[in-house]
Amino acid sequence: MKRIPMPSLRHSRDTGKIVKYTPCSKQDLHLDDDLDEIAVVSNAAPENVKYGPGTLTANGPRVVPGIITSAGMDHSRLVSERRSASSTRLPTSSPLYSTKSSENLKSKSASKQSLLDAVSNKFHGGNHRRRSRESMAFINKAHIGSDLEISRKIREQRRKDIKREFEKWETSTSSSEKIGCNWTFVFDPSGRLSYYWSMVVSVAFLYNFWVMIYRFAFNEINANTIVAWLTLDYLADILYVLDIAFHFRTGYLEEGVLQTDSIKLQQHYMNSTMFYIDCLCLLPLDVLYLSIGFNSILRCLRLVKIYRFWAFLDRTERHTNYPNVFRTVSLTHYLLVIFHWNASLYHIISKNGGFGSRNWFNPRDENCYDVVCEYLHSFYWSTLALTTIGDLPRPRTKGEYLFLVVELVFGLFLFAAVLGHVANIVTNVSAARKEFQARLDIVKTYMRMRRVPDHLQNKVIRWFDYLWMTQKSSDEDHSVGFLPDKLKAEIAIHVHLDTLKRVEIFQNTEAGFLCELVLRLRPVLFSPGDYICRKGEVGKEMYIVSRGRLEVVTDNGKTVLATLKAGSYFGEISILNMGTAGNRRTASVRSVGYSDLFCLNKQDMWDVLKDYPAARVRLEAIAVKRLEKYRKDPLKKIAMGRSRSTPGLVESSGKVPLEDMPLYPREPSTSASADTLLSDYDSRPDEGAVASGISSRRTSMDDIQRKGQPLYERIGPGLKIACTNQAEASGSSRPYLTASSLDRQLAAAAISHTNLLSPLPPSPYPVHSPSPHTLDVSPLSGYSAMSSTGADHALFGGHSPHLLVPSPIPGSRIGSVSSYSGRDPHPDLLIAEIKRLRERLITLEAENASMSMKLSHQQWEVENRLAEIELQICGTGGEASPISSGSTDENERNRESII
Ligand SMILES: Nc1ncnc2c1ncn2[C@@H]1O[C@@H]2COP(=O)(O)O[C@H]2[C@H]1O
Repeated sequence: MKRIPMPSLRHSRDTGKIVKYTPCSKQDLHLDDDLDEIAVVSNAAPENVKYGPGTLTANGPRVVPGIITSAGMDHSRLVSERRSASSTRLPTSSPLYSTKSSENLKSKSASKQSLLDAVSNKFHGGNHRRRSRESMAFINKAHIGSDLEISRKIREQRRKDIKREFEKWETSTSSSEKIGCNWTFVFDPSGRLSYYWSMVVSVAFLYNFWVMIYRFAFNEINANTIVAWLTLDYLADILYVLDIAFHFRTGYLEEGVLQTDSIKLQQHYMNSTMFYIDCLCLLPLDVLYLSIGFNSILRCLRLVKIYRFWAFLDRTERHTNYPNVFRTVSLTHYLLVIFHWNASLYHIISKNGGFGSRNWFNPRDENCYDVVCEYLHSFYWSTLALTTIGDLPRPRTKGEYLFLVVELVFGLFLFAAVLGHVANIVTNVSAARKEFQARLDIVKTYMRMRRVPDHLQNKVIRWFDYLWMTQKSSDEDHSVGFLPDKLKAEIAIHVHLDTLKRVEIFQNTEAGFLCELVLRLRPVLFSPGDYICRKGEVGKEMYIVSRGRLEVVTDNGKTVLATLKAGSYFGEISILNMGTAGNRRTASVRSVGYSDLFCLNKQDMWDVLKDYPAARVRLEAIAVKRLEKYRKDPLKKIAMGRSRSTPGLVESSGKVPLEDMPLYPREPSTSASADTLLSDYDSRPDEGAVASGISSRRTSMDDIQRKGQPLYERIGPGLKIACTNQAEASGSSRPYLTASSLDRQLAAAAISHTNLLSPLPPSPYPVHSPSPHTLDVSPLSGYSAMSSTGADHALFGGHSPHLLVPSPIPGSRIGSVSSYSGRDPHPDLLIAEIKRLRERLITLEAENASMSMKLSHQQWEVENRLAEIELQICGTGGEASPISSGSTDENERNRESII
């Protein structure tokens, strides 16, 4: 026996119609091969169950009443068979095991094999036959040898299967669906079909709304018009009836889910007020035509259907792209209807003798006697009265006065309402313009008050002009601010995703990553000549060009290094801390004309990258490549120059003041000569290890290690703990020493330098390894510079080896060294100082090498870890990275590259 499938359910989004199909017959059921049998026991009480005659066949009764079989098959035999074989007694009160059926079954047990064969042939196909045969063989065995015990386990398993399939059957077929062939439609109340249908019903309502009163007042049904009017009337009534049918098949939301069960739909509609209103609308009062003759007012109940018309208007207003046009049309229509009804009322009164003086009510031209003329006259009078324009015939009787006063008061309110509506519509039409103008005025007033130069004021006004011309909102976030996040996300994806996809770095990245980014993009508009970023600034955003042209320029702003167009991006180097200058801009970028850019905040970028480590690796790789590309062009020299000329590249946060830094100086413990070491460094290409990416850095470190450079513990807070631990581990109790002033400052410089390499605490991510010439930093005012000597020059390969140290401490050697330059000091002193300095430098460089090795080791570990994580991500489908802890990310964000 096979599983009965769930009825297929299709929801047509376009039309709002849900089509539900229930198979026409049991034979139509798409049967599944998983199940051996389904025996569904009726819930009916035994006394209510009729045990009909059943159709006896050669193989026994075909139908055992009281048992519903999934496909009209009789499986009770199987159950009965099991029952007989089972030691468990089933309650005999159950209709399933009624004596009669049991006897029948028992008597026909010999024919079980053929019956099961038939069932099997009919319903089971292919590989399922095997199972059925096993099942039959099993039953046969059980039957042939009554002593043969059926394994309890198997029986239980089968019982469970039956129960499970029974439950599936129960859930998959509602009572209505079991009846048979059902092609049913369920209309989605928010779908388009529903809308169109409400439009049709509204037309029927409007027909009644306009025609009924007109007929009653001016031109009642007569022999000439009877066919036309009755046809139209009953056509409208048919539409009303169909509307009731439509409501029976209109879904509704139950706990937020569209309910499609037909019985529930019926119940829902019939329990609603709408049902009664719809029935009331169709109350056939027109049968009274037969007794009182044609009187259209008998159809007045049809007007109750106005609720459908209002619903239609509401929905149209919500959905239309021209709400103000719609509102105007709607208002005009209401006005005309009111005039129409008022005209009809006026005519009815005048027709029936008015309030005593016919002339006041009907002072029309004598030539105007046909119905149309009468109608127009009344409509004119009605318009005059309701718009309070006046010029009405003067009333003479009390009734006329009263009537006119009521008319005028009503007209006054109507007029006020109309004015209010019109004002609203006009306000809405110009709301955007007004808001824009208000903002501009505020800015203008501010600029005037603050005496902003004229050219800047002009620039601002031109910026507003552009904004208005391009129909852009200056505050797009605000426009959709009140929407729920999910909707905002969808809008953002729709608006920005295309732009994002065009950007090389975001191509082939995970969709989730893009979606996250898209939500954080902020549109910004720049005017001609605006600098979006300037070289040397701390990079806090990256930009994607949506429209416009920008130029990447050098410091002086004259040399154009590259031109960026729509789809280009820039500013990524510094926010990824990839540049030679760490988080500093490597170039300036200027807008040529007006440029629409999307701005992506550094913090946001890192927040997203935290969850997408694979994307991060990719992004960094691209950035490194791009950086290398830049470096091949003229920017290379400029960027390098800038990195030398920009001290203070390192953010000082987290760093220990130089004076407070404990020193742990050590002597070189290796025989390798410092000169060899330095000349080694010197021979390295200038920019090779500085900024050409991780690989070149790693090479430089490898070189150092290969050459057996002396390794020292790092002095400084970065690895202070590591040093301490090491000292403790080796049993060393050597305390931190306080260095002499020069030592301290030199060491501090080294610390400062090494801090660049790895912010605290050590990051689990790959960090940039140091390069010897990164000590090459220009002096600035307020800093002492140690002049280079010939020897130093040799050491630093021609570059001026300035060490960046703090302002001279009174009495310190640095101060004295500086002062030598102006006072021609004693050569011996100078030589001694130089010697000392060189020694110090050698020590520092050696320590630097040590640090490099440690960093290299860390980098290796981190890469390993990253690889593991990527593997995990592949395995788990992109679960959040476990390494993404807040502090680590912060460190990563603030990580500096080597200077
Ligand atoms: N030569 C170049 N060609 C194109 N773009 C560049 C060039 N140099 C720098 N940039 C971009 O200009 C940006 C300036 O800020 P960033 O250093 O953060 O990132 C830089 C790069 O994105």
